[in-house]
Amino acid sequence: MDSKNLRSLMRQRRQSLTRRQQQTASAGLAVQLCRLPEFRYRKNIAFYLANDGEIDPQFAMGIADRAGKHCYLPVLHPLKQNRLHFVRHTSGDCLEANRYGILQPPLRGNRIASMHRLDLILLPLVAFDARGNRLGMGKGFYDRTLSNRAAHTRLIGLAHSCQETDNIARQSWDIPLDAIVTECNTIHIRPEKG
Ligand SMILES: Nc1nc2c(c(=O)[nH]1)N(C=O)[C@@H](CNc1ccc(C(=O)N[C@@H](CCC(=O)O)C(=O)O)cc1)CN2
Ligand SMILES: Nc1ncnc2c1ncn2[C@@H]1O[C@H](COP(=O)(O)OP(=O)(O)OP(=O)(O)O)[C@@H](O)[C@H]1O
Repeated sequence: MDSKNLRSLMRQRRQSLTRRQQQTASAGLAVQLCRLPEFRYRKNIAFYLANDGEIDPQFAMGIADRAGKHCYLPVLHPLKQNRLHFVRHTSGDCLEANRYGILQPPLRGNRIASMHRLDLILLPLVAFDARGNRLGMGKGFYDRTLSNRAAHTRLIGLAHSCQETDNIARQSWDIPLDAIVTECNTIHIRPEKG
């Protein structure tokens, strides 16, 4: 299946999950994340606000917020095409819809994190395979933005387990993930040689 068809199939799958399935998945995801040292011991963490049936990291974000961690959300870059800023967000802060209808914090210079500040970035996946290859929304926002990541920044993809597929072709611009976490397990990805 080509990536366009796979993306559309997996988006349909996640969109058709019930509210109850989504809530259970969000709680399961928080349990999985809380077991990971990368989540427990890192302070500056980028999340996202679930959209389009994505697995919802809201429980995990609440836990991080209450633990005194700094949480960030993606905001579309106003000038550079298909790039993101990560902006500090605390519960109750105002949000506004971007051009895709996804809520994001307003851009205020002093809330924008420079890439080296981020210790962990949690990114939403549309599809993934067991080797850690991923498919996103298809505009390359994360790939472009993460090409400037700092060496210490860990990258963890989040998805429902039903978004796993056999084999996703790796593209030259794909940024390798350190792990993929679903509502029921964590896949640690070992870098491939060569
Ligand atoms: N929750 C969440 N926030 C996120 C992302 C994401 O994947 N999930 N992004 C990760 O990149 C960025 C937004 N990226 C997007 C990329 C493509 C489409 C998209 O294709 N949307 C429409 C069609 C296009 C349109 O309306 O103009 C669609 O739903 O088919 C939406 C968002 C930033 N924020
Ligand atoms: N670092 C980059 N520099 C320039 N173009 C890029 C870069 N990364 C990705 N692209 C372009 O972005 C487009 C979308 O890439 P791709 O289909 O891999 O997106 P995706 O991984 O599904 O989305 P995302 O990264 O937002 O999750 C491709 O046409 C690709 O050429």
